[in-house]
Amino acid sequence: MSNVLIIDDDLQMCTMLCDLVHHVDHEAAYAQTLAEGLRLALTGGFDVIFLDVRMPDGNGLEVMKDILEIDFPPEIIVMTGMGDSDGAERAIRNGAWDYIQKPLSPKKIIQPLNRVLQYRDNIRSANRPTRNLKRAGIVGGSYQIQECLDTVAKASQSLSNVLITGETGTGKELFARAIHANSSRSRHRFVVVDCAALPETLVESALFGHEKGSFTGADKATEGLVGLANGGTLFLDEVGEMNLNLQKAFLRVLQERRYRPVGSKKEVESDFRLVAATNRNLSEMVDKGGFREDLLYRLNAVSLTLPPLRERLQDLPGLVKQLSAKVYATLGIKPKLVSQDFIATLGSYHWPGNVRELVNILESSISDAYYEPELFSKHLPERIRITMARSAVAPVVRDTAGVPGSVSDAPVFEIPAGLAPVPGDAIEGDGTSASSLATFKVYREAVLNRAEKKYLQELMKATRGAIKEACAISGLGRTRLYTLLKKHSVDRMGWGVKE
Ligand SMILES: Nc1ncnc2c1ncn2[C@@H]1O[C@H](COP(=O)(O)OP(=O)(O)OP(=O)(O)O)[C@@H](O)[C@H]1O
Repeated sequence: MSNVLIIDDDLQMCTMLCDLVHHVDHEAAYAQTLAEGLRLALTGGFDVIFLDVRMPDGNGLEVMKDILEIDFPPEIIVMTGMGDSDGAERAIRNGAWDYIQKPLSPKKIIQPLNRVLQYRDNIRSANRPTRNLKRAGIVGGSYQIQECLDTVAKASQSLSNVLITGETGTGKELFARAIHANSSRSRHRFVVVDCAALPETLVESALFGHEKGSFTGADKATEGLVGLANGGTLFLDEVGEMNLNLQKAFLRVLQERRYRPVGSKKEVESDFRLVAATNRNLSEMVDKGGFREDLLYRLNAVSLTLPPLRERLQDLPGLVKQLSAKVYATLGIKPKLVSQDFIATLGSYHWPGNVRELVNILESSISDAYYEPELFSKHLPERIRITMARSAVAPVVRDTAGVPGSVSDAPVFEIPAGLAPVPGDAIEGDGTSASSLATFKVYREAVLNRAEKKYLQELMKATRGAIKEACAISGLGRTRLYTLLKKHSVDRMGWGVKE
């Protein structure tokens, strides 16, 4: 899906073009002044701009230079008046992709639009670092996961240390394995060090190995995890749990790639690539003296932040499909159908345990439906069904910090009860006279409009106008969000904070 911006002072023209663009499954936004059009264009994210030359606040061609200066700029299709051959020539000279003459017809718009989008797709796929990436079991087509995969692709090509952060169960180990699998070290070992589980007394020996007889019970020499990772990747899981002594020892190993096994006189070398992961905020730990700043600096050459599942619910159906296939294979049973209400219920949950929790829930639901052909929400664990039942009667609000944790944080999958039309609404009627009822279509549209507006107001309030955060929370594309804000006259800047 691509994003199209229309800059034209004629409202009818704008809505006609928006409809056409939506009709061919792309997103569209419009601006009726040059100033507003330029502002939107400079926020980035547009693939194509239809630009009218004659605007109330200036000549469209004058803003082209500014637009074409942004990173990976959109292509501009200039709309000129009938017979304005000078304007057409200037448009091309100024770097326009094409020009079209008014009056416009759907064909005049769709043809160049398709061509320009095809051209941009070609450029994108030629540059996309992920085009040959092994996903190593990572499921998800959301833009958040795509961005993470881009980082995996770049990190795999380099030798830099990588720090992966994210809530528990977001797939930190899975992504670390993907970096290894796509790197030139993939034929060597991927060695996991769980820093939270290292036995305190034997930490050094576990990591660096020991010589025979170096302590009671050391009846033979061992290599240690750092040595085992030679040529491969060392994955330091839960790195925030390392105590300060170990942090100091590790910093030295990282700097020199050399260490001394316990009881040995000689230092040995290990050529490993380091990937570390944590669900803790290491910068905060540095401030409080719990983590070494110099170590954090070393670990964090490339950083990869994994999104929580609640922020990419569009990945749920794919995750359910792939993760349950594994469960069917393990149990040796036939795959089951998945009902809409099963997915909708999962979508209304806030997922504190992320994908790991989803795996557990699927295992439990599939066992519960063992002899039945289809998964319904009644097969879900009770706590999930209770959350769903509560959210059906409580209005959906997010607290201003956007912190999840209660029923009221559930993402909107259905129109919550609090947003339904109130008694006395013209469209609702008094419930006694059939003739006072609106048509279903009118009723539905009114309810949806109100729900959309309420949602956008809450969203802008919770994010204090930060569009990037609002997109992440709502799952809406930037253009779609702008279009909706405009449609419902919800003022993002009313909250006074810019991106
Ligand atoms: N995007 C994904 N696609 C498929 N499976 C996933 C994805 N993310 C996580 N998983 C699965 O979820 C489970 C937890 O993943 P993983 O152990 O990598 O998470 P983690 O972030 O390292 O968790 P923790 O912080 O608790 O150690 C695993 O079974 C993993 O395969």
